[in-house]
Amino acid sequence: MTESRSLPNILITGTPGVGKSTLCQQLAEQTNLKWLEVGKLAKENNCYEEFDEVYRCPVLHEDKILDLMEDQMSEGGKIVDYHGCDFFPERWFDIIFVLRTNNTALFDRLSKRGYSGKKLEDNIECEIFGTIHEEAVDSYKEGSVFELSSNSAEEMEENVEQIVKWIEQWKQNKI
Ligand SMILES: Nc1ncnc2c1ncn2[C@@H]1O[C@H](COP(=O)(O)OP(=O)(O)O)[C@@H](O)[C@H]1O
Repeated sequence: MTESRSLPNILITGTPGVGKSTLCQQLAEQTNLKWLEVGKLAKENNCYEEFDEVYRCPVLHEDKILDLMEDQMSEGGKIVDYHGCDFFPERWFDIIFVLRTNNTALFDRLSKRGYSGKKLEDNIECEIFGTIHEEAVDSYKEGSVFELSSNSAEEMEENVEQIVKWIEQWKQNKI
């Protein structure tokens, strides 16, 4: 499948608040890859199956969203942004980045977003335990999952730079 893509597909994942959207927006501006926000796509196309009363949010209909994304992913050149990763097909991605943030910074960011109580605590715990990183390592090829520290604006800048370089390298290797 990779053979048929002229541009790579990248997955940016991590706990809510680690900086996925901020990073993806900058990558989309600096490269010719397209940012696919899974949460936004799901909302626009009503890809939900139920409402989670504890987290006060709808639950993603995974099969529906996968069907919706399949053609775009086959084209290549997509940056996918989602706070989970075990339900995407492994073949979709050339590389997976898991953003990580320390709990003090994450607590501030999520509180500002209006998270509180169990929702806030569970997300902080998810980050402390490295749950999404573990999910990524369990779901994708060895050597294709990388953690990036996302605690400060400087680190954000470094991460953008590093991924832009990786994309350039991928294109070079393709020629
Ligand atoms: N590396 C970072 N350093 C400082 N602030 C950040 C960083 N990454 C994200 N933020 C801030 O944290 C908040 C959440 O970022 P966002 O990109 O929406 O995270 P996510 O998409 O992972 O939920 C935003 O206000 C953003 O400006």
